Amino acid sequence: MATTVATTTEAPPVLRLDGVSHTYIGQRRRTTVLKNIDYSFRRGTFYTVLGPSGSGKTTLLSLASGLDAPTRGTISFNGEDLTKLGLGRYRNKHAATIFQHYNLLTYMTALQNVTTAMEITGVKPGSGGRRARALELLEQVGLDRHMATRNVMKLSGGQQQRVAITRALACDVDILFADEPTGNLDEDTAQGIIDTFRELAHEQDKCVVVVTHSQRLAAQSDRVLTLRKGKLTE
Ligand SMILES: Nc1ncnc2c1ncn2[C@@H]1O[C@H](COP(=O)(O)OP(=O)(O)OP(=O)(O)O)[C@@H](O)[C@H]1O
Repeated sequence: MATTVATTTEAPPVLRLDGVSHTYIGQRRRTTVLKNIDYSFRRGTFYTVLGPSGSGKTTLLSLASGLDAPTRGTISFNGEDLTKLGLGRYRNKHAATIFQHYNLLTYMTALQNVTTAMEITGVKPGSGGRRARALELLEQVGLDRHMATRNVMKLSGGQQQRVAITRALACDVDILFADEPTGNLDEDTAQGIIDTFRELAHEQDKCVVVVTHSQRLAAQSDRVLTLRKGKLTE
């Protein structure tokens, strides 16, 4: 009887790092934080990046999210070098980053934060309009119309975090980056955020990359990467 060998063909990477090194050049010394990193990130996958304090996790996130360019090596999105695609275009259309302090516009409501991001990044209004779409997305992360129309400063830390996630989702990006997204949140709220990341990866086929110190968060991701001494290992 013939034996059938199952073969899985992995999708091409959505984001690829090739020989990426990064050195900070100060007045008195140079600090090489990342050393010749090669790695492929794929859609439908939730990644966490662990590593000791100062190991370069935030640096890696800034490069992968297009906030800065590596001093050596190439980062490509769907096979195209980010510097050719344009870092601004990449950040606007394809990648969103949730920072530790959310970077919300504090004088606006949750809803306005989301619709403003949609306008800035050129999201088409669609049949129901941007406002309706934003309300729908806020509802999906557990923020009802009442919360959506409150000033963001009147929301709790976890609720603000959800606004920041919604803002990233509203722009329908391919890759979502987050820097320590569950720090300072209570366990239930943190779990809600982790569940949202898992759904985004598994149900919406996004690539989610989260930098964290939390073992609990890492244990629920699909792939745990560790950054140590400039090297990224799995
Ligand atoms: N703009 C900069 N100029 C010079 N050195 C920098 C700069 N940003 C970071 N560094 C240095 O690079 C190293 C890595 O910093 P990074 O913030 O990427 O680490 P991290 O792993 O995110 O740390 P933590 O877990 O504490 O947030 C540190 O030694 C830091 O001092």
